[in-house]
Amino acid sequence: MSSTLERHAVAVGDLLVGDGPAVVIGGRVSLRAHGGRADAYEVLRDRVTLAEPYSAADLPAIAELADAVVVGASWTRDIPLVRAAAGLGLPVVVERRASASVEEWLGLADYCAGEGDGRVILCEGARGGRPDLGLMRAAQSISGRPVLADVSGDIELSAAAVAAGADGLIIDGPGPGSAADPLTALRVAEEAVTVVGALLRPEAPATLPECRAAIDRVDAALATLLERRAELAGIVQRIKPVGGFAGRDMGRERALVARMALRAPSLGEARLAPIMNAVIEAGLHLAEERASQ
Ligand SMILES: C=C(O[C@@H]1C=C(C(=O)O)C=C[C@H]1O)C(=O)O
Repeated sequence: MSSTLERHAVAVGDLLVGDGPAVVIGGRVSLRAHGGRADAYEVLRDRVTLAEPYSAADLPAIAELADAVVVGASWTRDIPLVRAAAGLGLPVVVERRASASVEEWLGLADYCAGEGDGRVILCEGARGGRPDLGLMRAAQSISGRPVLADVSGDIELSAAAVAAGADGLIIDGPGPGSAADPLTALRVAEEAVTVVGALLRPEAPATLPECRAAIDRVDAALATLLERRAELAGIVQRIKPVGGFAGRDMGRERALVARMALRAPSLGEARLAPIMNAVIEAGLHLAEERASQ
């Protein structure tokens, strides 16, 4: 079994899976949907990110036109096809068979790594099922391999999946439990990667573009929180006997800055105070503006 300490990030086309932000992959193409009756070159035609073969006959087209090959949940026991797919020279995405244990899943991943060049990604929740996020997390920490959560079956699990450490989300079109159309689903997944990722995903960007992209995600999360804070502060102004600037409570403001400084020790109270003053005043201005309308 792979090392518990080493993290193996894997590049899939332009996406780096397992390092940096979680990625969103908009669908995997399955040649199984055509039951071996379609020409794989015809089906793939345009380059695709993930492709799942129906048989070994599909593999040359996948090698040419896909960024990664999928060892699908429904045929993980078809060892000749698994071996051929793993040996293609592409990164291999190993889905968990519905009832497979973590050990069985990781065993198959190690087998694929050995048959190929070691670039293996795990995928949980495939085929419209609901991902078991605890299992996904265990597999990730035991193996050090990147993990994808297929949230097609319930797009609302996107945020939970990112929070549980998913290195990427797969959206495979609307699933049985999901009312979301593909574009909405993509937006929900991107939102989870941005906002939840900014709060909970550890990152150590090294280049200017990576740092700026990471800052953009933090700013997106900040803006979301600022908007929510302004709404709450607005409710307070309507509830208090005297609202707006006239009802300002400086003791409460100092106390909240002190509490925040415990979470932001590098900034500290002195730097946080003017920031929060601006935030609070923006909220009060908004509340007064709304009250006057
Ligand atoms: C929201 C309130 O009203 C004002 C705005 C505050 C804020 O935005 O946090 C804090 C204290 C008050 O000056 C409040 O009294 O809690």
